[in-house]
This record gives sequence, structure tokens and C-alpha cells, in this order.
Amino acid sequence: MAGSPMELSLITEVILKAMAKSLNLEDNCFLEQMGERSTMFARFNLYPPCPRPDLVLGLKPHADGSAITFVLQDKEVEGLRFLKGNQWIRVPVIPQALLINIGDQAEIMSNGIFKSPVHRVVTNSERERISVAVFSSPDSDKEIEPIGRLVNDSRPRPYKKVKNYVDTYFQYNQQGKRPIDAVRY
Ligand SMILES: O=C(O)CCC(=O)C(=O)O
Ligand SMILES: [Fe+2]
Repeated sequence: MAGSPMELSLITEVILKAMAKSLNLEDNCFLEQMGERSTMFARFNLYPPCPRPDLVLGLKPHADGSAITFVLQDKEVEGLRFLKGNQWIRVPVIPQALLINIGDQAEIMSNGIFKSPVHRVVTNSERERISVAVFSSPDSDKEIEPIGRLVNDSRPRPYKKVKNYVDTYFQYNQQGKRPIDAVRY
């Protein structure tokens, strides 16, 4: 499995460079905001079987606080859903695949061009499900902000400069609010 911290930090670099390229920006512009000491933390999720999936979620709706997130899903049991419009879209099981998700900090750096999608996990009445999520975030001492070239009259800048967004994220999440709203003008 691709998944050692070294490999994931290399993949983070490749993805952030490709994202910058796709917007005709300097390859390293997102990476520079990540700083020298960008961080990665892993969350291991275990969703036990639940007799009432209609009543109980495995993980409540949220968007990730990272720049990007890697998710290694269960090899057999699906459960992840992304919100598109007002519909929850099912993510299929693809054994060994790493799902890469955009987090709030990539939304901020890209001035909202890349969206950090809301997602949730449903429970399964018969089977347990496991997943591993690795959150790749900027150095907590580094200030991030929308890249200057992405700010213009038709896309004014909705986000303030922010440092240590992960802290804000957890405070807001705790209160049941969408953390990215804390850094909007
Ligand atoms: O269990 C999953 O597939 C996704 C987990 C997730 O969204 C998270 O840990 O933030
Ligand atoms: Fe998530």
C-alpha cells in the first residue's frame, strides 16, 4: 500500500503542484504556503455494525480541516457519502485505492476555486467498517491566504489570513458550526 508518511508527503507535493498548474499558477505556490514543517496526522476510524443505520451516522457531516486528505477506505464495506447539491453521493469501494479529498485550507488558498466538500459516513447494520484518514496541513506557524493571482473583481477575496487553522477547526466543529465560516469576511 502507498501510505508511509514519506510517500504521502511526496504525493502531497505532487498533488499540490498539479492543483497549482491546473490554475496556471506557479507550481510551488500552494507548497510554499504549506511551509517547511507541514504536518500530517492520521485518524483510524472503526464503525461497528449498527442495527439502525437510519437513525445513527458513523461520522456526522463535516468538511476536512486539512489542505488535502488521503482516505484508505475499507476493502469491502462502503459508507462514505459526499454532499453534492442536496444529494448524498455514494463513494464505491475500490480496494487499495487512496481517495484524495480537498480540505478547507486548499479552499482558502485557492480563493474558493477548489471546494472542500461536506461528507459523512453512514453505518451498516451487519458489517463493521474501518478506514484510515491522513490529513495533510500547513505548518501551524505559517499564515495562509488566497493566492494573490486568484483574487480579482469577479472573485473578491472571501477569506482572511489564517494561522493554525486546525485549532479554529476543532473549536468550531465542536460547536456544530462550519469552521471555514470563521475565516470569512
Ligand atoms: O471513513 C471514511 O471513509 C471517511 C472518514 C473521514 O471523512 C474523516 O476521518 O474525516
Ligand atoms: Fe472527513
